[in-house]
Amino acid sequence: MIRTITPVYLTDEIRTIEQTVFDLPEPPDLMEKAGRATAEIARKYFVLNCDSRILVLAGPGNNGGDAFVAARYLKHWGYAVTVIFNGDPDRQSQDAKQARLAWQGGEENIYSEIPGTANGQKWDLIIDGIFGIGLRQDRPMAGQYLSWINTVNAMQKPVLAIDIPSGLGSDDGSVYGAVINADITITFISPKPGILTHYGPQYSGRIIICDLDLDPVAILPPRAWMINRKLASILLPPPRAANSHKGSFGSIGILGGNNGMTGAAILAGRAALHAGAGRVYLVILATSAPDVDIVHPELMMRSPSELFDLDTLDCLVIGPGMGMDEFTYGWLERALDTDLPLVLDADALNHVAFHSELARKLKQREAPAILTPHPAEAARLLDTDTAVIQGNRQIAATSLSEKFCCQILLKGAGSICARPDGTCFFNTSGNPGLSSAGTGDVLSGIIGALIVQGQTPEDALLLAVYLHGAAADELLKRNNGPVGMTASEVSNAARLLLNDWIYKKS
Ligand SMILES: NC(=O)C1=CN([C@@H]2O[C@H](COP(=O)(O)OP(=O)(O)OC[C@H]3O[C@@H](n4cnc5c(N)ncnc54)[C@H](O)[C@@H]3O)[C@@H](O)[C@H]2O)[C@@H](O)CC1
Ligand SMILES: [K+]
Repeated sequence: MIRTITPVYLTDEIRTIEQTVFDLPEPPDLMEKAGRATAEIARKYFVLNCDSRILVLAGPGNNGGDAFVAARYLKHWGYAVTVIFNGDPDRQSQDAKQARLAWQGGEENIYSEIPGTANGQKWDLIIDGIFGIGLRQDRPMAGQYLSWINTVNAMQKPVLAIDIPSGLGSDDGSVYGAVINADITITFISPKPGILTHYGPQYSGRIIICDLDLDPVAILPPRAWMINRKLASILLPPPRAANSHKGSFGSIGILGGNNGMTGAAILAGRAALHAGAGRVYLVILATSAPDVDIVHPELMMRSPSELFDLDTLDCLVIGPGMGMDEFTYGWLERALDTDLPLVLDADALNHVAFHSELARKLKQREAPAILTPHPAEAARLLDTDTAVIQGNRQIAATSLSEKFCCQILLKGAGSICARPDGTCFFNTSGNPGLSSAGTGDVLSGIIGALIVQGQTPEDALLLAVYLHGAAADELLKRNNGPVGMTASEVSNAARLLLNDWIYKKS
C-alpha cells in the first residue's frame, strides 16, 4: 500500500536522493527539468497571453538556477520576462551559473532590484526562485531578499513559488523573517514537510508535485507520506453487505461531557453515528446529564460503570469534555486497564500529562491507543511550551509517539499522524473553518467509529483525519465557512462524503 502513495522527505533526505542521482554514470539534468516544469506550470495554470509580463526572482543558489531556466523557456515561448538576480556570480554552483549564462546568452538584461511600480511595471505573474530547501535558518533573512519578499507580497499579484515559498522552513513550516505568499508551489521530488504543516498551508497555495522523472521511493525508503484523496480511497471500508445488521458495524463507547461540557460528548457520539458505528454508547458525566439526546435518540446513554460492564464494546473514546476531577482520573485508569483500542482526547490527555502513573500505564498497555492532542495539549504531554511544539511539529508528533508508544494525531494546520516506529503522515485536507469548539470531539467520534467497523486503528486514524478535513472543505465550497462553520455541520458533511466515496458517487 505504502508504495502507491506520495512520500514526504526532509531536506537531508532530498539531498541524499539528489546525490544518488548525481552519482549516476549519466545523471539527468535535474535543474533543466525543474526549470522547464516551472515554466510549463506558469503557462498552464496562470492566465497568460503574448503581452503578459512575468517577473522572475532568482536567488543566489540552485533555486535561483531553476528560476533562470524557467525564465529562458518562458521568454522563448514569447512572454515578456524580467529577471532579477543580485547574487555573487562567482559563488553560484556550476548548474546555476550555466542556467544564468544560458539566459544571458540571449543578451537579456538581468536587473539587480525589482523595478518600482512607479515606472508603470505591471506584472501578470511573479515567479519566486529566491530560496528553496537551502534557506539557512541560522541566518536571519535581511536586506535585499527580505525586501524582495515584502515587495512581492505587497503587490498582490499571482505568484508561482519554485520548490517552496521563499522564507519558509522546508522541514518545519516556520517563517524565517518573511515568506512569499504563493498561489501555486511547484515542489520537486516530493512535497516537503514545511509546505504541508504549520505555516506551509497558508503560504504555499496549491501544491503541484513534480518528480523530475525520478522514482525517489526506489532510491530512499520514505519515513513520511501525504494523506490525500488517493490514500483515503485505499483506506475506505467496503460497501455494506445486503444482509448486514447493526452488530456488523461494531459498538463504540464514548465517555466525557462533564458539567458545562455535555456538548463535547454528544458531538463525539453523533459523529460516531454519522461515521457508521453500529451501536453508540454514550456516558455523559455531567450531574444534570440528559437521559436522551432528542436530536439523536439512537445514542444509548449509560453511566460510567454500566459502560465498563458492557462486554460488546470494540473501542472506547475517552476525554471529550471529561473534566479533570478524581472520578474522571479513575475512569481513565479503568479504561487503560481494558484491552480495548482507545482514543484519548482532551482531558484524558491532560490527565496523562499530569499523572506519570497514568502515562506509565498507557505506555505499557498492549492494546492500541490513539492520542489526539492539539498543540497546547501536546506541549503539556511533552512538558514544554506550544511554541516548541509548533516550531517543529513533525519532531513533536514523533517524540510523543515514541514517549507513549501510541499513535499520535497532532492537530492544527497540516495535522500529523505519527507512529511509534518513527513514520508519519501529513494531512492535506481541512481549512480554518475547523478552528471552532467541538470539531475535535467530532474527529474523535469518527476515529472510533471507523475502528469499530473493522478498520485497523492505523487506517482508521488516517481516513478519519482526511475525511474530517474534507468535510470542512465541502462546507467551504458551499460557502458554509470558514466563518461560522460548526462542528455539527462537519459531522453531517462527513457522512455525506463517506457515502459518496464508498459508493463511488464522486
Ligand atoms: N540539488 C539539486 O539537484 C536540485 C536542486 N534544485 C533546486 O535547488 C534548490 C536548493 O538549492 P541550494 O541548495 O542551492 O539552496 P537554495 O537555492 O535554496 O539557497 C541557497 C543559497 O541561498 C543563500 N541563503 C540561504 N539562506 C539565506 C539567508 N537566510 N539569507 C541570505 N542568503 C541565504 C545561501 O548562501 C546560498 O547561496 C531546491 O530547492 C530546488 O529548487 C532543483 O534544481 C532540482 C535539482
Ligand atoms: K522559492
